Amino acid sequence: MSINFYSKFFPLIKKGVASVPFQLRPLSTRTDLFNVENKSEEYAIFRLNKPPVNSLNLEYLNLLNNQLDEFERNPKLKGIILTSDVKSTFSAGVDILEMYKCEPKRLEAVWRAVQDFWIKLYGSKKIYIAALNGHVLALGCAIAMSCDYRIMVDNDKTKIGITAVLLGINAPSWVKNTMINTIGFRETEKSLKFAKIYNPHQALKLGLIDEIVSSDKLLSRSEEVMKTWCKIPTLAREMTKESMRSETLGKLVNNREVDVQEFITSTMDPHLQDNLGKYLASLKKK
Ligand SMILES: CCCCCCCCC/C=C/C(=O)SCCNC(=O)CCNC(=O)[C@H](O)C(C)(C)COP(=O)(O)OP(=O)(O)OC[C@H]1O[C@@H](n2cnc3c(N)ncnc32)[C@H](O)[C@@H]1OP(=O)(O)O
Repeated sequence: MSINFYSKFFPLIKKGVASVPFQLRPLSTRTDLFNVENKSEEYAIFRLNKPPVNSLNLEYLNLLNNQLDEFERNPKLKGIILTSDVKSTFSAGVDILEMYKCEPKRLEAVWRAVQDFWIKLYGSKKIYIAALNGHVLALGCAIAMSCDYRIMVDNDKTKIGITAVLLGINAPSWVKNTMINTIGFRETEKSLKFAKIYNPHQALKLGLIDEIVSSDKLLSRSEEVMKTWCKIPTLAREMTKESMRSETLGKLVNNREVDVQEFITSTMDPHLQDNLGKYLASLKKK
């Protein structure tokens, strides 16, 4: 079995990006959109910081993808705690403004960056712990589910889930598969079909998250878990992760173009655009 899990897929990621037939907007030079704190040689805390809700637009996805690459280039680094500095939100998913009244080429680049992000995160051999300080919605939920472990704040107002179907979106198969691998087929079917949103205690019961802690203990508990897992023999842990995830990962890696086309076609649909417009207006009205 190949132990070079990440690099096995990396050339494909590069190929995908390089094949975008137009110039992406230049990367943002802002460095305050996230923060990386190296707690030791073995693990780091990676904090998203794009108020108000850490929504993921193309430039931000590109920045985050670069940072995931940076982590992979560090052989001593065993794990990353992924969290957010934005009060009460981990991530609200893709920036809806990227999907509404969008230009197809930009939309294509956004979706390729989303695919890259998921492939890099889900396919990483490193330990990722999601420290969920606030709302975890749509792609934000897919990101959390792609980590190895999820710890969430004990706050009944905090929401986690995917409500794509309310907007007329059929969640992509890799999102479905990630959820199936987390909570099982039947619960995934109910969750996606009926646009279920859970509070932390409901999510814990379902297995969508692994632990609930008070907000003041979120990081200390995440570090405690990380330190325990850093002691597990690295090679065996990595090989186990690879063997558990490679089949799901391969389904997107070998099917990226179809996934891109499906996303573009469904997002450009006039009915979906209409829904997105109403949804955006309802968010702004609050
Ligand atoms: C459904 C498809 C699944 C698709 C699932 C399939 C997965 C793969 C494809 C992924 C697609 C996506 O992720 S699509 C993204 C779907 N995301 C969502 O539906 C989440 C929508 N957001 C929320 O529910 C809420 O904002 C929430 C996160 C709980 C925070 O609530 P709060 O009351 O704290 O804050 P709000 O007042 O609502 O929001 C603050 C501002 O942020 C803006 N804002 C909020 N979310 C935003 C977003 N995703 N993109 C852009 N802008 C957003 C609001 O318009 C406000 O703008 P101003 O009024 O101007 O300040």
